[in-house]
Amino acid sequence: MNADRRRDAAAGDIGRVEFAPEAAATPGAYPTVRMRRNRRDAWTRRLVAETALTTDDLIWPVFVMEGRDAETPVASMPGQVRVTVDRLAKHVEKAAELGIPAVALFPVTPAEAKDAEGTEALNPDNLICRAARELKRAFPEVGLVGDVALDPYTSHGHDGVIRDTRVGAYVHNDDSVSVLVRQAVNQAEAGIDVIAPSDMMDGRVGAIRRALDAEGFIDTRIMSYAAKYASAFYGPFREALGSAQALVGDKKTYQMDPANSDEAMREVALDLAEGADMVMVKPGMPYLDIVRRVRERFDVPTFAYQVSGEYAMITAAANNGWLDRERAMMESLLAFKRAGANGVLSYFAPEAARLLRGR
Ligand SMILES: NCC(=O)CCC(=O)O
Ligand SMILES: [Mg+2]
Repeated sequence: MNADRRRDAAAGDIGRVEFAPEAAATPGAYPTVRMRRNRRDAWTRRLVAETALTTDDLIWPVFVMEGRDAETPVASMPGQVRVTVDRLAKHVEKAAELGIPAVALFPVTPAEAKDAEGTEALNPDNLICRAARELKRAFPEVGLVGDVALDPYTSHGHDGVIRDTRVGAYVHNDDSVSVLVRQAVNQAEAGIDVIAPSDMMDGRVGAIRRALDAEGFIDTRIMSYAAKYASAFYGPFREALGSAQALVGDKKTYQMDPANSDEAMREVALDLAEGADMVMVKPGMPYLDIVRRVRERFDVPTFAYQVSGEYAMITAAANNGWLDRERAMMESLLAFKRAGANGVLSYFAPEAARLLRGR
């Protein structure tokens, strides 16, 4: 083969070249290798896709509030609402019909029911317990995730109880764990299937596991918020729950520093050793590197929480006409799967499930 023909072959003029041993002998290089070949048609793109998002990957967080036959919009999360317990079944019906495996319940506790100790968390008739009983009755096949932390119930908005110590007022680890354990058992008794401690106290997973087992709840799962960061992206959630006004100070003495990644590996290792069945990274999109590391290191069911601020960002941009809502939503959810997550808690869950069903 002369130089001209080689040049033509390199330019892709295959009509004039029967065999180009030089090109074939250049492994892994252009023009033999053309990455665009597999992208050329929808059917090959489908064949070579490495990950997929399905409805089975979704958990939908839902806000419940006191009252009767009412629903109020969450201003900073357009499209999300708080619903009264009597409307909850209707609210969750579409998610159940779409086959979303589980919902996560969050209570809007009235200010008058809050106190410094988060006592309402232990009330067997609190919002979460009533919501759990109602949903178990209406949709026994839908998994119920119960958040365990005191922030929806405390007047100061912290996830645990505050004690005066020699270094000043502080969210006290072990006293908080004692309350969280009782909160977890209270939820399990009401029918919550998955206890999800989101408080970031040390040792709470083991303490909760022992308490659940002692009460006979041996199959109640624990999905620990193992690597939960002190993040600005929770802002809209606190508005939804009314805990934003309540919060005194910040949560940096128990939630993780966004600068840290190795520390997340230790947090996950500890929660697994204490008996967590599933672990979670939170927030989601800014922390996909953590999801990937957890997945690769531990090979355990790993979840991510696409938090309220992430929902708000995409929704606000879409409402301004700056982003295509559906495409940004689906791409963001798929990214969790690509990063290694088994599933995602997302306010987009029913919307995404509806789109997936249409495919
Ligand atoms: N423990 C649950 C949350 O804090 C949710 C945060 C969010 O969606 O911003
Ligand atoms: Mg921990």
